[in-house]
Amino acid sequence: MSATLNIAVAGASGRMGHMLIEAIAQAEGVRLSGALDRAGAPSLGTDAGAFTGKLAGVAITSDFAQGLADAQVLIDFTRPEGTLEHLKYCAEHGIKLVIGTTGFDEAGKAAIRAAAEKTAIVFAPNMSVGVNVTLKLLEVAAQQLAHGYDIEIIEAHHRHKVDAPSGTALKMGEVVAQALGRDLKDVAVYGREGVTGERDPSTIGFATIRGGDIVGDHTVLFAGTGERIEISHKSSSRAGYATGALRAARFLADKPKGLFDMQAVLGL
Ligand SMILES: NC(=O)C1=CN([C@@H]2O[C@H](COP(=O)(O)OP(=O)(O)OC[C@H]3O[C@@H](n4cnc5c(N)ncnc54)[C@H](OP(=O)(O)O)[C@@H]3O)[C@@H](O)[C@H]2O)C=CC1
Ligand SMILES: O=C(O)C1=N[C@H](C(=O)O)C[C@H](O)C1
Repeated sequence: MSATLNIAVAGASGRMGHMLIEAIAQAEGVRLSGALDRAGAPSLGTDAGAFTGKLAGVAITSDFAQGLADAQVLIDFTRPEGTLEHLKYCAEHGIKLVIGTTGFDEAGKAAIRAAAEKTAIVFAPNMSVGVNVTLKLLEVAAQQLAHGYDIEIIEAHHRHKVDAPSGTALKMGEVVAQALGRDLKDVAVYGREGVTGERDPSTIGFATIRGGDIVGDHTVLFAGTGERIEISHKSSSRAGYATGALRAARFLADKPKGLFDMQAVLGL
């Protein structure tokens, strides 16, 4: 029988933090060993499982030494500035990381790559199986629709989301651009206003919708002459992200170091 994997959760009182704590409580072979939240958060000192009505026996803390004392893996869905602090501590202490946080700048991504030389990390803007299969479909579609089709990426999320476009939309843009032999940095158009001129066929456009409790919708539109192809993924629950994050944590168990994405975790 394999040993239990000790997992700590950062952002323990956030939307994803709650999903993860529930998923860990229900999963075999894993246990919640610690729960972190930012300094000053109202949840500090409370039991991480209290919101479920069943105590987890783990108090939420902002003290890394306490929250990560027994952790083999930290699952982090917070904000880039929080993740980068956790990353430093985990790399120094040999704790593996599953990073779901989005909105990193280039320096943040470089820090994650550097930390992966010391510890094992899964870093992915979307942990759901469906989105990662969609990325594969997009690769094929972009190769086959390389000429004569204008590509636009439309995403919609809840009113609380702070970064735009979503990490998933950006990843979809990267996958499509790569399949077309383009660099997303050169061809991305983030919103349009005023007299924009005609559309440049080499561009990939992004449109962002924010409202209500939309969990996460992504569509890549290939608009040709006389036809349109739309490849869409819609999340109606955050459970799939949490299940994916647990798969990623288990995947890391025997990896001493290195940077992995969800394609690697899922064997896609
Ligand atoms: N990869 C994936 O599959 C998915 C990724 N995400 C991404 O995960 C992140 C979190 O999303 P969500 O759970 O909805 O967000 P929430 O705002 O609900 O939760 C974020 C949590 O992180 C805490 N936090 C905020 N700032 C810091 C900091 N500087 N240091 C430590 N902790 C901090 C928050 O505390 P407080 O509330 O007190 O500020 C809160 O507990 C986002 O970047 C989102 O895009 C989301 C879903 C799926
Ligand atoms: O903030 C969210 O909610 C989500 N964020 C991720 C992203 O930015 O792509 C993943 C998912 O879409 C939900």
